Amino acid sequence: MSEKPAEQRSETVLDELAAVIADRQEELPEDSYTASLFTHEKGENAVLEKIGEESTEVVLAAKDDDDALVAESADLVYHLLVLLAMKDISLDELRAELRERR
Ligand SMILES: N=c1c2ncn([C@@H]3O[C@H](COP(=O)(O)OP(=O)(O)OP(=O)(O)O)[C@@H](O)[C@H]3O)c2ncn1[C@@H]1O[C@H](COP(=O)(O)O)[C@@H](O)[C@H]1O
Repeated sequence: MSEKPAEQRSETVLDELAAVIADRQEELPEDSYTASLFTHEKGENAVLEKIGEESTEVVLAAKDDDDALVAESADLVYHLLVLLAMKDISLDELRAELRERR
């Protein structure tokens, strides 16, 4: 059985996204939405509020729109990765937690 190409493996895209988020956190480019979350006047509450909003959007989409559910889930995962970066928690720590539950 052949392995999926790298760009189709979910762990790879999550690692790549986490790496981009880490770059934005370090470099804080002015035109970056991600950077704006790290520098927001509300502090971490900005991303916490987004996680609350995106969670609600996931729940609503789950009721009747699978395409929207995928899109809203991606928004939620992205904002969760930003929060983990803010807290200096790596994707490996999340993976370890999930593995422990198997
Ligand atoms: N995955 C994402 C991603 N998902 C969602 N979002 C942003 O999250 C926001 C979601 O907010 P909403 O759904 O409420 O939509 P909105 O009304 O436009 O947002 P607000 O005005 O309420 O902030 C939008 O601005 C989206 O653009 C993301 N922004 C960035 N990324 C990734 O981060 C990388 C770096 O992006 P920049 O930081 O913009 O360079 C990108 O290449 C992407 O891979």
